[in-house]
Amino acid sequence: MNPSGQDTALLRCRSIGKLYGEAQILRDVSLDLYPAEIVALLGPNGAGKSTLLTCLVGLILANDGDIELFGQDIQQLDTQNRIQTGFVPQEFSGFSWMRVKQLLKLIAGFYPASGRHWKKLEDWADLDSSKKVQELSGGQRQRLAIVLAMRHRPRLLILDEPVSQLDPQARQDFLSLLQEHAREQEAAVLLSSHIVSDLERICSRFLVLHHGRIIAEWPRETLQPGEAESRFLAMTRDSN
Ligand SMILES: Nc1ncnc2c1ncn2[C@@H]1O[C@H](COP(=O)(O)OP(=O)(O)OP(=O)(O)O)[C@@H](O)[C@H]1O
Repeated sequence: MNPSGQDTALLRCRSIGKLYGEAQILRDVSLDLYPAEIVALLGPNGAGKSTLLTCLVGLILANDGDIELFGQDIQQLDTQNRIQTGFVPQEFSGFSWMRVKQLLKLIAGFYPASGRHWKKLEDWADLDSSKKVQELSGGQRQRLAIVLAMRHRPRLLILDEPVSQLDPQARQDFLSLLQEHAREQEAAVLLSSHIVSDLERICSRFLVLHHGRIIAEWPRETLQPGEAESRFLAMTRDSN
C-alpha cells in the first residue's frame, strides 16, 4: 500500500523482535510507512504498542530485525534525518523544573535556525509559556509533548496515545492539524490510540498488534463506518 504513489518508504522495519528479560514482547513485526499516510496502530493493553513505537524511533533497541528511517539504518541515522523525525511518548516526563518557554527554546536549538515553527500548532496548544512544566495539568503536558514533537514539522511522526488526556474539542482540533500536517508535509504518521472512532476519522490503514504480533492490516477503503472497532473487538476477544 502506497497512497502517495511514491516507492520510497520513510520507515521500513523487518522482523522486529524485542525481549524484556525472558519475556518476548514483540515477534516478527514488519511494516512500512509511506509519505502522506496516517496509519493506526490498534492493540489491547499490553499488546506491545509502546514497545514497538519506542523501538521505531530508536529510544530502545530491538533484539532482532532491521529498522530503516529515510533509507538509513536507525543506528547509523545522520542528524539531517534524525531531525526529520518526531515522537510523542505515551507519558511526557522530565524537565519539570523548567519553564515552558525555556524548554521550547532548548529543543528549538536542536533544529536549524531556519527551521519553521508551526505557529498554528502553538496556537492550538494555548500554553502559558511562563509556567513551569511541573505546574501544567496532564492535558497541558500532553499538548506540550505534541508541540515539541511536531513544531518543526517532521516528515516522520510517531505518536503513542497522543490524545488520551485531551478534552474533546482539543482532540478534534488536533486530529485536523495532524491530517493537515500529513498532507502538507507529505509526512508519514503512525499513531496508537484506544479511541478507535478518532482513528477511523483520519487513518488510511489499520494495523492490529496482539501479543506482540501484527495479526491484521486493513485499508480504510475495505471498512464500513464503525467496522474497524467491531472487527478489532471481535478479533482480540477471539484470540485471547
Ligand atoms: N521496561 C519494561 N520492562 C519489562 N517489561 C516491560 C517494560 N515495558 C513494557 N513491558 C511489558 O511489555 C508488554 C507490552 O507493554 P507495552 O507498554 O508495549 O504495551 P501497550 O500495547 O503499549 O499497552 P497499553 O495499551 O496499556 O499502553 C507488557 O506486558 C509490559 O508489562
